[in-house]
Amino acid sequence: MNSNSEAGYQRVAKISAHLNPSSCSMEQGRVLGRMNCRSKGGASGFKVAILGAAGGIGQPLAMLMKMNPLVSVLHLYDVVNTPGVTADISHMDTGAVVRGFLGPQQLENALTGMNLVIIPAGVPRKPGMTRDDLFNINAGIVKTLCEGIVRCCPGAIVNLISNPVNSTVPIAAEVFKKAGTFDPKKLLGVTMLDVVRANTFVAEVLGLDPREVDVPVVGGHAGVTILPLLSQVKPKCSFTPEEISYLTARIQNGGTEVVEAKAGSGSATLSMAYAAVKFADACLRGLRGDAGIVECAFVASQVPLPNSHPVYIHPSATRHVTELPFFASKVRLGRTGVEEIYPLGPLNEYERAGLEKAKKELAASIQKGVSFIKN
Ligand SMILES: NC(=O)C1=CN([C@@H]2O[C@H](COP(=O)(O)OP(=O)(O)OC[C@H]3O[C@@H](n4cnc5c(N)ncnc54)[C@H](O)[C@@H]3O)[C@@H](O)[C@H]2O)C=CC1
Ligand SMILES: O=C([O-])CC(=O)C(=O)O
Repeated sequence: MNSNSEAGYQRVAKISAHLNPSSCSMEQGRVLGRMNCRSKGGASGFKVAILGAAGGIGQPLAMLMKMNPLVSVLHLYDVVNTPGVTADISHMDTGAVVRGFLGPQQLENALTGMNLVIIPAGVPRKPGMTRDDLFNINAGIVKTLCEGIVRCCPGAIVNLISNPVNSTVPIAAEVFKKAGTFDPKKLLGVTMLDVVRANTFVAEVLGLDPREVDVPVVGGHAGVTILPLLSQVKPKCSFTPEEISYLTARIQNGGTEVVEAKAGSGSATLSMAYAAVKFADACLRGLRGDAGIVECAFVASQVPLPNSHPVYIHPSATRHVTELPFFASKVRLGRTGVEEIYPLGPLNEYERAGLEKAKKELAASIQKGVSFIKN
């Protein structure tokens, strides 16, 4: 970036913080319009929208994305409270220009031109509920937001956080298919929190720094569909049968552990925002063209793909991955999104039994999402 564009960019960022596009005068609107034009060319980086930005996950996620140097423009959309959250976040002296959007009439402006859309919109669990109990409310929210994506940024990468992920991702896919814009490389259910938890809990047992630990977690994002592959932990290690059942249960019930501790005030928000940013950053580094970006995500695992290049599936992956239309596994992220789906690798007997249970529940959750749009 040259110094002129840097100066222009700082002016834009400064004045943007004072102007709310939804409530400014015509003159202010003209100034803001001019600034928005300049800001597009002012900073190099990606344009990211967060839908549900005023929520428990949305707010810390917005803060952390404002700190991400790969982000040049950050759009914060919600049906409540975005003016306040936007004013607050926009005072942070980092590069991204922040703009707030409130209510359905501003959804299209929030989405237009975005490279990455992160969706943590929807209701969270209370103690005693399953993630599937959120379906009735969150399915409709995800459908509406995805219809906006179809109209305004059909080529964007979508990171879907709203639960139940095992059903909301198929819902999003059906909305995109119906509109003829579905690109399976670009739709990713966020299961990163399962990996983050698995790394933490395994590190505790092994007495290691969690940053040194890498646990693949495959399947889906609810109960038994969360399948940690403890036989493939890096660094290479072994566990007793007791450790395996303790770790598997704790990783599968990590969400419930937080829901119960919060005792009715919601589910994981801070660790989720951390995980979402870790995942979004990986997607952006992939878009930038960085090599070797591999993370776990819940993605469409079948070819062929009309109007797009097929996802490359390693031959030995097909046996495990493509039996279900969606599955969480390790994927390589690149300029076009998911560029490779990795095989599950060798599973031990315990993991094979877990996989069978996971597949049964996953098949029903996926079908429920598909039927919501088709019927
Ligand atoms: N994938 C994962 O690993 C995780 C997923 N979640 C899920 O994330 C979702 C959000 O959780 P929280 O942030 O704790 O909930 P929250 O209730 O604190 O925030 C949700 C936000 O979504 C907004 N919202 C509702 N309808 C909307 C619409 N039509 N358009 C835009 N925004 C809308 C609300 O106004 C609210 O600000 C829940 O479904 C939760 O289950 C939570 C933790 C982990
Ligand atoms: O448990 C929940 O409802 C929220 C969630 O998905 C998680 O924390 O993994």
